[in-house]
Parts: sequence; C-alpha cells; structure tokens
Amino acid sequence: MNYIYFIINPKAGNGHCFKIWGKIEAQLKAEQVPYLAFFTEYPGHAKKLASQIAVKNDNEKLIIAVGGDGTMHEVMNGVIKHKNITLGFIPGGSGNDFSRGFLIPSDPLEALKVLLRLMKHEPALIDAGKMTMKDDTEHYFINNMGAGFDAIIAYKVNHSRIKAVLNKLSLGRLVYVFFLLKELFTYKTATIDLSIDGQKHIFEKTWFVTVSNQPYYGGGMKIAPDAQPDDGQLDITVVQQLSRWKLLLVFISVFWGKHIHFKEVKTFKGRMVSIHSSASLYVHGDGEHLGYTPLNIDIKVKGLQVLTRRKNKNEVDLKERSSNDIF
Ligand SMILES: Nc1ncnc2c1ncn2[C@@H]1O[C@H](COP(=O)(O)OP(=O)(O)OP(=O)(O)O)[C@@H](O)[C@H]1O
Repeated sequence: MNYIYFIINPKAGNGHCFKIWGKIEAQLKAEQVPYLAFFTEYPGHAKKLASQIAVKNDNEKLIIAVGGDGTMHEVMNGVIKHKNITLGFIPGGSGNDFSRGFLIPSDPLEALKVLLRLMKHEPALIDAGKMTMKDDTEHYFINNMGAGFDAIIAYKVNHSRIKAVLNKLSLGRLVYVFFLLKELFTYKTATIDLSIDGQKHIFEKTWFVTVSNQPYYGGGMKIAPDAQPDDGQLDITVVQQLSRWKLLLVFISVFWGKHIHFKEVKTFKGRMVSIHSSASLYVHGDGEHLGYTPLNIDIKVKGLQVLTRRKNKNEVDLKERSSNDIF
C-alpha cells in the first residue's frame, strides 16, 4: 500500500493550519486514502522529518507539505538530495506564494482534490536555486531568495512580538505595513557587486536584489513576472537608485508585475549569481531568514519532482475551471 506522507505545520497561518488539517484528514478518511501524518514541533523540524521519510527506503514516495512557504522550503531542503521523493503542497500559511506560482488552488480541500488527481500522472521536473553562504552552508529555495530591504522586513516581521497579537486579531498584514514603512524611512542602501554568469555589475544605492524561480513572492507580489520554474534559468531583479517615496510606488506596482517598467528596476536571467555588498545584508530564502551576504547562487536544473498544474497552465489561465476538469 502506498501511503501519502503529510508534514503539517500546525502553527502556520497563525495556527489556522491545524484546523485546515482537520478538514483534509476528514476528506482523506472519507475517500479511504492511505496516509501518514507528521506534525512539526519546532522550526527546522519539517526538514528533518522529510529527510527521515526519504531515507527510510528507496521506494518512490509522495510527501505533501501542509503549511506556508516556510514549511515547503524546509520539506524541500530535506528531500532535494533524494531522487525517490515527489513533493506536493496544500496551502495553510499566510503567504502561500508556492501555490500561486505552481497553480495549486488556494482552497486547501480543492488543493487536495487536485493533488490526488495529479499523483496519478508523472510529476513535473522543477528547478531549484542553491545558495552557498560564506561559511559554506547550503540552502535551496524553490520560490525565491532576496538580499537587502525585503529580507530585513521578513526578518523583523517574523521576529516581532506584536505579530502574534495582531495575527490573533486577523491584522497580521499590519505588521508588514508597519515594518515596511519603518524600514522605508530608515534603511541604508548599499553598493552591490553582482556577478551573473561571470558578467560583473556594480549597482550603487541598491535597496534589494531578488533571485526568483517562479513569479510570486511576499504574499502575492509578482516580483519576477517572466520566471518559469522549469526553464533552467533564474530571474534576477535589482531595485536601486530610488527615492523612498518612489520605492513605495514600486512596491505597490509589484502586485501587478508592472514594477519592471521603472528604469530603476533591472532584470536579468542567469544560472550562476554571486552577491557581494558594501555592508552585510540580510538574506532570506522562500521568506525564511538564512543569514547575510556575501553568497553564491546556482541552479539545480530539474532537481525536484513536484505535483503542479503548470503543464496545464493554458487551460487554467483560460478559464478558472474546477479541479475535475483539468485531466
Ligand atoms: N511547531 C512549530 N512551532 C513554531 N514554529 C514552527 C513550528 N513548526 C514550524 N515552525 C516554523 O514556522 C515558520 C512559519 O511557517 P510557514 O512559513 O509555513 O507559515 P506562514 O509563515 O504562516 O506562511 P507563509 O510563509 O506562506 O507566509 C517556519 O519558520 C517554521 O520553521
């Protein structure tokens, strides 16, 4: 019997994910789907659980992460070196950019329905970005990484005490707005040495650099509108030389992917990137704080097996169909 392995972060989405799992579990039982469920108990646990499942034996296994992008990030890092794992995702977090980029429904029960259907077919082969930090530690990202302004906001939001309080009042977004505005007026831009496939660039007064595998980041912002997670390329975005007020305008336009038309926003594609900066910058991978610049990034082409509706992107784009219509 082939079990589906679920790794659930009960704390994701301000604890809402625990309730989501209750609904998923009821549906699995109703459909008599064999499964094993594991709850994460602390940050980093999802990676450990995923790698333990992968090394149990060589059998092909499906692991579905239930949580936010941070949970998917950890699960993916736990299995990326194992060929016998296919990954799926049920959104239960606050941002859920993975589901946007990989066309998984935002409703968890709809997502389950789609995954149960997709698992009967060959999974998609997806690229992953690999970051190598100054101390040689390695972290992979499936959505994107960022260095600078965006990463310091992610760090401050995740470490703020008022986040939990505001989350309870369903005002979690206010924490982002608060730190965005605070950093907007206090952040010191840096000179960045960026190397892309051996080509050197120097950017002065840089707010941030992001490297994307798929378009969405930061809870629905279309930072890299052309990024495709299976094209063997990473999409690099640099935002520099902007006044504080214009940066705010750029941030608003990112939701529609229109920021790329500002002359202060530079975009590139490449396979190997290195980021050095005049001052040490905060770095995130898939929204999780991972350290500081300098770092090197390269791509692991088609290194992950993932359940996604991207193969059927045209149909999904043409009409918001019910998941039953996809195959
Ligand atoms: N039992 C736990 N207690 C506390 N933190 C946990 C636990 N399990 C996982 N975590 C941590 O919770 C953090 C947030 O998880 P995740 O990103 O999945 O949810 P989210 O922040 O609500 O969603 P998103 O990233 O999509 O906005 C991760 O850094 C993860 O390591």
